[in-house]
Amino acid sequence: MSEPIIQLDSLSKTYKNGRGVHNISLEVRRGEVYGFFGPNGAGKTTVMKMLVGLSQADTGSARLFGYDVITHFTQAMQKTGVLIETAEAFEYMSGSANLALAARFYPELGKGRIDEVLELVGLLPYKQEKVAGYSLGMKQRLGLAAALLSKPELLILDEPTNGLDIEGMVDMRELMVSLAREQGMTFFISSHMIQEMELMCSRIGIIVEGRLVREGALNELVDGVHVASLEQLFMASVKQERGKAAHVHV
Ligand SMILES: Nc1ncnc2c1ncn2[C@@H]1O[C@H](COP(=O)(O)OP(=O)(O)OP(=O)(O)O)[C@@H](O)[C@H]1O
Repeated sequence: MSEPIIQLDSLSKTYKNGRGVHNISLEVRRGEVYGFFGPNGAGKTTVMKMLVGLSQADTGSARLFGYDVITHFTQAMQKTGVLIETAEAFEYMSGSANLALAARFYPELGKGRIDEVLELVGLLPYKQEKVAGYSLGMKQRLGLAAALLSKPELLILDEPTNGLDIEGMVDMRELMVSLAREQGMTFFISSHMIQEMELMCSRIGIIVEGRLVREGALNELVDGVHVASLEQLFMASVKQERGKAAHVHV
């Protein structure tokens, strides 16, 4: 079996308002496309921020490539590309100039790398245009291009197809699957779109109300509980977890 790239061990965080995530443990191995799936407000972004050291857990740990993201941040993030929430870019600069700015952090990259990533995400024809004129989908692609710049081995993407039209979604999905297959890249992708996850991911974790309620290979998850689809499994998991939460509150 290939080595673990992401290891979350009993990760918990509670915000002041009492919401947050509880006891999240999971592993993602090299070359997997892992779908982190849950409804709005379930806790996906909270987990992803802890995963990349943007926020600190109350208890538990997050390791990337075997390194703790808090105590060994540089090593953990060295081969990791990240796109969390909508990509930020300087609107008054072109797509290409934005990437040139980001590329300053990676002096080892060759001159052609910017065009290479722009080509990968389908933005090469628009590289001289100002980002202010880009659509939301184009900005999302530019964010992915920036995340790919350093030739990462792991990509952590929060809702990467957000704001894309159908064609954009298919393109983005195919790009991610091909990067995983051909370059052995590992992906951790959050989404609340079930069809997306089914088409793209080899393993899935379902998070509801801050708890990881199901986890495993896509086919095992569905077969194991005798449901016809991931959608059915998801709805059953949400009902079950919300039922439990209601029980606790009364
Ligand atoms: N900084 C914060 N302070 C207080 N509560 C927060 C904070 N950030 C998130 N929350 C709450 O924690 C819960 C999880 O939020 P999170 O953004 O992680 O969910 P999500 O699954 O990413 O949702 P979405 O799909 O809508 O982006 C929600 O109830 C949210 O309101």
